[in-house]
Amino acid sequence: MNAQTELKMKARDVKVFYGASEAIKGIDMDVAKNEVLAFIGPSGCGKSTFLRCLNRMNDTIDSCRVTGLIELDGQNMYDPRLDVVQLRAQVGMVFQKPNPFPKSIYDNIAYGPKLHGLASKKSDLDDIVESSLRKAGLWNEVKDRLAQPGTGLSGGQQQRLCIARTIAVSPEVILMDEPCSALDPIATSIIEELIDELKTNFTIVMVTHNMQQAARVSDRTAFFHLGELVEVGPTNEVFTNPQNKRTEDYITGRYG
Ligand SMILES: Nc1ncnc2c1ncn2[C@@H]1O[C@H](COP(=O)(O)OP(=O)(O)OP(=O)(O)O)[C@@H](O)[C@H]1O
Repeated sequence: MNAQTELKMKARDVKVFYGASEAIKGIDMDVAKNEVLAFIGPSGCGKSTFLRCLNRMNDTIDSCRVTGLIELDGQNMYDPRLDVVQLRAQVGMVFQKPNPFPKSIYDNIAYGPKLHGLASKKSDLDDIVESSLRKAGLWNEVKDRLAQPGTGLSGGQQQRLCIARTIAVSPEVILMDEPCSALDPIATSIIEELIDELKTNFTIVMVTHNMQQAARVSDRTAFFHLGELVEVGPTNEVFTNPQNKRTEDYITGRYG
């Protein structure tokens, strides 16, 4: 991060344990406002575990314990007084496999704003549904069938519906855990273009197995290995001039 960028999230000495096993070994990381930050690294290195720390999703795993500091806009995200539901609206998450609710397209989007009391009138809710679907690049494809089930859409459309659902509660940060891994190349490129547009309004942190994808969509890339953050920097530098031998070995395909 350079001096001009505004800090959105800050992690210091974050460790994650599953029972006695230490999956994340003391990570420090800054996330800048309106950047796309990609996490790469071999399977099992802790990318998803660390991503889940950023909206306290690990709270839902019984054996999991998180220590260290994580702040969002200077506020400790692990403050026990914090409303976790509210927090997960501020830091939304899109998963690997599209997981629309078994509801209509409209209700998939309207559910969150209703829960959080973001719309008092039906017309306000209609506006949120339309603007969220527009931001997710799905409006034109679904505007005439909002009452139909979300599960009836194609995989790529379902993933954009899930992104629209996340956007609908006005998050500041969107976490994406391999958002394209279940999609074909065309749907993937649509989501990649969308990520590029979304960073105007949101900060995006994504896990990807696909190094080309990290290179295409992210501003900065973080390379994880064995629970450590080995290196983080501007994506073009990490890929063309990695500072660490382990990063170089990974991106040149020597392991992973
Ligand atoms: N719910 C869990 N219970 C116990 N151990 C877990 C759990 N989830 C992850 N782990 C362990 O934590 C370590 C990090 O896993 P994690 O899924 O975060 O890695 P990853 O880099 O995202 O992997 P992948 O790329 O394969 O998704 C691994 O050793 C994994 O086995």
